[in-house]
Amino acid sequence: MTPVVRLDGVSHRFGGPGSVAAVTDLDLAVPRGRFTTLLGPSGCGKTTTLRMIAGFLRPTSGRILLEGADATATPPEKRNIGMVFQSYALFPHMTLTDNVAFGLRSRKLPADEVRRRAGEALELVGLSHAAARKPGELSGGQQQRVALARAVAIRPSVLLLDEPLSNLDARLRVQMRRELLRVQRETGLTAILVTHDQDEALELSDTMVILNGGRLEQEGDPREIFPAPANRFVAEFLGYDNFPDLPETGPVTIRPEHVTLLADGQSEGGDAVGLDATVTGVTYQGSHCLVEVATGGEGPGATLRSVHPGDDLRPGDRVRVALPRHRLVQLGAPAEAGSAR
Ligand SMILES: Nc1ncnc2c1ncn2[C@@H]1O[C@H](COP(=O)(O)OP(=O)(O)OP(=O)(O)O)[C@@H](O)[C@H]1O
Repeated sequence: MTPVVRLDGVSHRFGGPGSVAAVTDLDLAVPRGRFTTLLGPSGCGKTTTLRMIAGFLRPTSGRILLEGADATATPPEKRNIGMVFQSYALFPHMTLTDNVAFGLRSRKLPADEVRRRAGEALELVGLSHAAARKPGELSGGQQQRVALARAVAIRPSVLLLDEPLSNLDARLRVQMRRELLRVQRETGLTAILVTHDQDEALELSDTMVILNGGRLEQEGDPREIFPAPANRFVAEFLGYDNFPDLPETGPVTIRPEHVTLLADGQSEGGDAVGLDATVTGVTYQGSHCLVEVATGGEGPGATLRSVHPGDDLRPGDRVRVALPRHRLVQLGAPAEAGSAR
C-alpha cells in the first residue's frame, strides 16, 4: 500500500549553508490509518520534520510525497492536512461550532454539510452539549478536544499533532492520550504525533520513530523497540539506565528492574553475570527503592541501578549484583556511525 506520507532523503538546514542541520537525510514511510509518533529529546528535529510535512518549511534537499505524489513544493493549504498544536489556536470570539466549521467553510462546502460535519466532529470529542459556548468557557483539555474536532472535521489525509498534550496537567494528559487514540481509531485517520514523552509514544504508537540530532536512530513497533533498543542513545532515552562493562559481552544494557541485589556472600546462579559491589545511594520510592551501586571498576559502566523490593540496604553495604543473561540487551553503534537502522 502506498504510504500516506513518504520522506525521501529529506534534510533541512536553517539559515543557509554552514548553519544548523535540523534534519539530516531522513527516510520515512507513514502507513495509512496508523498512529506514528516522532519521538526524541528537545532539538532532535521533530517539529522541523512535522512542519516540512505540513508544508510550512521546505526541505533543503530530498522529497516529500503525499499519497504517492511529489508534494515537496505544494503549499500547506493544498495539502489536505489537519493540525493540532500545543497552543489550541482557537478563535476566542467564535462558538465551538463556528471554530470547528471554520476550515469547512473555507473549503466552500454547502452550509448544511458544514453544520452536519461540525456537529459530528464535536460529538466525536464529546462536546456536543457545549456547541454554542466559546473557548474561554472551557478547560484546557476541552479546548484541545475542540482543536482536535476542527482538525478531524476536514477529513484530512493526515492528522499532524505537535505536542498537543504538553500544556495539560499530568492526569489530564493521560486521559487525553486515550481520547486521542480513540478518535484516531474511530476515524481511521493517519496520525503523526510529535512528542518528547516516551510513555506517550509507547502508549499511542503503531510506529515509533526515534530521532536524535536530526537523524533517525530507530523506527518500528514500540513492542519491538522497547525490549531491543538498537543503541545506547535509544536505550537511555527509553530508561535503560545501566550500561555494565562486561568484557565477555561487548556493549550491553539492562533495565534497573532486572538487576537483582543479593546479600554479600549469596550466589547469583549460573544464568546470571555476578559482580561484587558497594551500595552508594538508596532512594525510597514507596513500593520499592532505587539502589545505586559501584562495582569497583572505572568509567560509566561501573555504576549500576537496581529496582530493589525492600528498604534493607544502606550506603556502604556490600552486595552481589546479579545480571540475568537473558535480560542483557546487546547494543549497536549510534546513527552517526551509520549502522543503527
Ligand atoms: N527557526 C529556526 N532557526 C534556526 N534554527 C532552528 C529554527 N527552528 C529550529 N531550529 C534548530 O533546529 C534544530 C531542530 O529543532 P526542532 O524544533 O525541529 O526540534 P524539536 O525536536 O522539535 O525540539 P523541541 O522538542 O524543543 O521543540 C534545533 O537545533 C533548533 O535549535
